[in-house]
Amino acid sequence: MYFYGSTGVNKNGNLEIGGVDAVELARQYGTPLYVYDVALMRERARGFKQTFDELNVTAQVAYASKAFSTVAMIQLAEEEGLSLDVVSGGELYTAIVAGFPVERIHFHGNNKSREELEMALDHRIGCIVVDNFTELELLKTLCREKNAFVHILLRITPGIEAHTHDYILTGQEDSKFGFDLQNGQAEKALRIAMECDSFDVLGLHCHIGSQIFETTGFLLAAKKIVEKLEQWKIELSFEAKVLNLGGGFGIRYTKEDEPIQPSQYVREIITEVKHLAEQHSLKMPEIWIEPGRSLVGDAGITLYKVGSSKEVPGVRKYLAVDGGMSDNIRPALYQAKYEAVLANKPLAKANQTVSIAGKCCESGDMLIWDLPLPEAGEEDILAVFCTGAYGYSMANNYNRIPRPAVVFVENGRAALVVKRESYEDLVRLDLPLK
Ligand SMILES: Cc1ncc(COP(=O)(O)O)c(C=O)c1O
Ligand SMILES: N[C@@H](CCCC[NH3+])C(=O)O
Repeated sequence: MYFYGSTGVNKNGNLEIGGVDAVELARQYGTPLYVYDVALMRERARGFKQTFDELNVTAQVAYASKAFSTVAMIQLAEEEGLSLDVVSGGELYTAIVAGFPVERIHFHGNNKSREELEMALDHRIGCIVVDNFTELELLKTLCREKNAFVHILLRITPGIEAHTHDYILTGQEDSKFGFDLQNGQAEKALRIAMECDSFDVLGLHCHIGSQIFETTGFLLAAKKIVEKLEQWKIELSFEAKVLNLGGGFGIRYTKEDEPIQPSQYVREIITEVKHLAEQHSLKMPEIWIEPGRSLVGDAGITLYKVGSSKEVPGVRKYLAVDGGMSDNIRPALYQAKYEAVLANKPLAKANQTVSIAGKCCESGDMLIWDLPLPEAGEEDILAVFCTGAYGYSMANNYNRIPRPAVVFVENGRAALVVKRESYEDLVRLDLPLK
């Protein structure tokens, strides 16, 4: 079994996360429960930042809060000196409530509403990543109305096919995101933006996709962008101060995954951009990145209680847990794979293969197919690894299942950072028929 960060086995033979017994956590806070290893999130954040420092490059590492946005998480990102990528009014609101420094917030989204843009302008956030012509015009109008000035990046699609699941690809030409770099849209957007007194066009943004295991796509995107920047320097006297190459750095969910180290992504990208900038006689821009998954993914573990089981003779054994696609939709949505152990006997020899079913009324609500596990039954605690990114943030109330609580653990201490939803919470916004 492969353990991450400060996860291991304690003297009671139980799974331990951040120095806290996972079985005790399940008992105290109930299940399902998202548990985060805070030390590991700090280590990941420092890893990215340190690599930029070592390479002597001015940078911003913006945590893509869509991966996991809660007040405590945003405050942790602030403690670690990260910047913040938000993608909706709700994520921006969470950041504001968390007291995150507004000048380090970057606002994304392919359909920002008037209200969301107004909120961003009113809070004077650091940067708006403009995605399309509609937004460009709307932002111009709002800046004029409010006599506001804003730093912007233009999101471009470089026409890169990264090797990942189709649903999490974003840099290809046929994408709902960004201005196309090849067909003249990006240049047209830049011309419009440069003419507007309310904007400081800092540079360009591109994000080629998510859960990417190699640097080829990033390097190719950087090359296409820098070539364009050279042309724009000559033709438009535009010099980018910032190049944001997005997030998407892959992590290890199962033994089949072999991502490179976060530092290696950064090193290779920087080396290439430095080389390209020199080659094309451009000043080295500030490099911004936006990791989400690689900051929080492997720091999260979900604890479930095992419930019913069903044997289909000669076919398979199903073991059901007290959560499922309502707290982790990734297996249903992307056929995502996970590893798991029994938290109350993590080292026991696996003597059977079981498939872990969720409790939702949906055949596709399967968390893990064909998992080797020791004898397991009611009341055992199943710990599913690597659920820190896009687990809680994509959780839902399908079948009116309340969303689980979230606990942060560090140095032997546990802190509840999101309460478990109650049945009262579920009907809180409902109004009676009359
Ligand atoms: C624009 C943008 N930035 C950053 C991210 C974060 O991606 P990841 O969590 O894979 O690092 C995403 C999600 O794919 C994104 O769309
Ligand atoms: N939510 C996705 C990634 C999409 C990221 C946002 N562009 C996942 O769970 O892998």
